[in-house]
Amino acid sequence: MKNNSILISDCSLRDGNHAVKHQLSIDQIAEYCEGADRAGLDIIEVGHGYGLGASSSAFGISKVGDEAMLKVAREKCKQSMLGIHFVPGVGKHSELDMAIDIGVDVFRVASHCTESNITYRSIGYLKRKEKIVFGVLIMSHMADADRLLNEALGMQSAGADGIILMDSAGYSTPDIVGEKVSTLKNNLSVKVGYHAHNNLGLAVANSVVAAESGASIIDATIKGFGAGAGNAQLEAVVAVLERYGYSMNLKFQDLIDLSSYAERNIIARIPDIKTINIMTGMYGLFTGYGPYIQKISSDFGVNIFELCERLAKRRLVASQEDIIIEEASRLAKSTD
Ligand SMILES: C[C@H](O)CC(=O)C(=O)O
Repeated sequence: MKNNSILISDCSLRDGNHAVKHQLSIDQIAEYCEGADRAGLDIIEVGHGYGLGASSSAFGISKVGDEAMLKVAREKCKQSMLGIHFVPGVGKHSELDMAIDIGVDVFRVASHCTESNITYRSIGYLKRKEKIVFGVLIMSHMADADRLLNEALGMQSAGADGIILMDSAGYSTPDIVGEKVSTLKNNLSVKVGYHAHNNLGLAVANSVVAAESGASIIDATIKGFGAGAGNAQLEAVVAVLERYGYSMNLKFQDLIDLSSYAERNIIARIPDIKTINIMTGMYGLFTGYGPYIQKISSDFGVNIFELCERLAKRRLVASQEDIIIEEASRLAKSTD
């Protein structure tokens, strides 16, 4: 047994909310949290797919409001820590206060991977409230290892207890993961974590490489339930990490029961890798863009590959849907 232990952060009730257009019900959240707590999952992340305060016409209205979701999750998470995703500007500090009052344990404060300075104020605020805070770098394939390290150092100085790299487009290959995670691990004094997406079928492998490169927080979701092609499948990640000799606090039988519960009651469609997911993965486009790119390419009657290629050249980040319309319209005109 290796003496390093891994913290499993279960994002099923947050990233999975993308997969059901933020329509998880209060009963689904309550029952899932009960099972996840029983299985010994370290952190259970709950909320709208885009995080605290995101329910809106821009990001999608969630079935259940933040406060109700967090209250029921808090009641059911007896041992597990309760986590949230927070992007400053999407959510407000008044919403952080609400989450603090409800008793959220882990605050994951996120920004695009080159814009981490927008997180410093929230990280500092939460540390003064004595919360566990992870800085999260979204779309981490869009910056090289040195740039990610600089961004992570800034978050660490602001007070973050850990830094999570998100492979939001499912673009990264194991060599890239290894280089980026080990650069952070070797130069930071806080924990490093990894959040994989499965666009190219590499999410479990990438998570294991992240652990082998020094990550001690691994994000995963039950049955891979998450945006686009989904995330690293939690049950599989745990099985492989155990085989590699990592210690985790999990009860595997309860985890399998949780997986069956989720398949029967929560996951309308088990994630698979569709062509659009491969395209967003290949071109490094935010995985949540998939359905929108499909719709716009069909509305404008343009080739979806050409559209993805153009979008990749524009290096668009999350929440830049307008550029998809702009490029589709240009492409339509150029092929008239
Ligand atoms: C807001 C995004 O869904 C965060 C995430 O899970 C990712 O970028 O990946």
